Amino acid sequence: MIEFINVNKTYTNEIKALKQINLKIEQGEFVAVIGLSGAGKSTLIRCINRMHEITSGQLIVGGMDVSKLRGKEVRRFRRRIGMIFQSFNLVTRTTVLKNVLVSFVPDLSFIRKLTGVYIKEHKIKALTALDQVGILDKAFVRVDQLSGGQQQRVALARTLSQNPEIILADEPIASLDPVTSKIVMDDFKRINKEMNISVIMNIHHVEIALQYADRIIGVREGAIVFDDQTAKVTDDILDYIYKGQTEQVLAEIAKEQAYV
Ligand SMILES: Nc1ncnc2c1ncn2[C@@H]1O[C@H](COP(=O)(O)OP(=O)(O)OP(=O)(O)O)[C@@H](O)[C@H]1O
Repeated sequence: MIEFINVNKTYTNEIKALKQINLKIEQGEFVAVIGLSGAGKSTLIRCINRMHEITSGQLIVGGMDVSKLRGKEVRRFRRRIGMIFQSFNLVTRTTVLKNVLVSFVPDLSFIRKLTGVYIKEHKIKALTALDQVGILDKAFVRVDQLSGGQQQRVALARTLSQNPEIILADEPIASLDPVTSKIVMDDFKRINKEMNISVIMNIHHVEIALQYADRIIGVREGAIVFDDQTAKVTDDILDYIYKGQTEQVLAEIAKEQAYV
């Protein structure tokens, strides 16, 4: 379980990105975090694996107080939590398999790290993960020869090879076309349901969030303004979560015009 207790996050520039967040996410939930740009969605997600440090409050993941972890404990903890980014974060000039195997580097002996020779068990785990996302046949293909959707599946396989309990996904389909987005979202859903891995996703496509997630968390100006089952989301609720969007767009247009 993930639990936020009165969590606040203020960046060094004084921006209060999270304000008094209280939240519980049970193992196996599929949660979409929605809201305007700058609302605090990424910050919320990235605090869970300590990519960002919280300023106050408590964040408990799997019974552990995340802020109290030190050094090796943080690294061990992070390996239980997969992270998927919009930009895939792959080494494109090498093969799919090597990109997945990279996740085992911390487990290798010094010599194996130097020589890049992985043990059989790691290779089996990597190939199994590629099979789980349907791209086993691409194992020896260079990543730069794959489509965006296939590359995101490689990133997903790399995460899966670590047997994570939780996958945090920060805008995973933002750079994909609608058809490919659907394939990747279907992967997330399948992994979530079949492997009981919690998925917490920051997503701009509201209609896709409503289609795939079991639960929607609406964030506005650093606060949670909606948190319930997806079926409870109405147009009025969406208006409320995205309140101020028109003003924001107008302000951006005015700012751009000022430069012209
Ligand atoms: N590293 C940082 N340093 C300072 N301020 C930051 C940093 N990261 C985010 N912020 C600010 O914190 C607030 C929340 O940002 P965050 O990226 O969490 O929003 P978001 O809802 O994910 O936005 P988007 O959808 O555009 O990615 C914004 O005002 C942003 O400018």
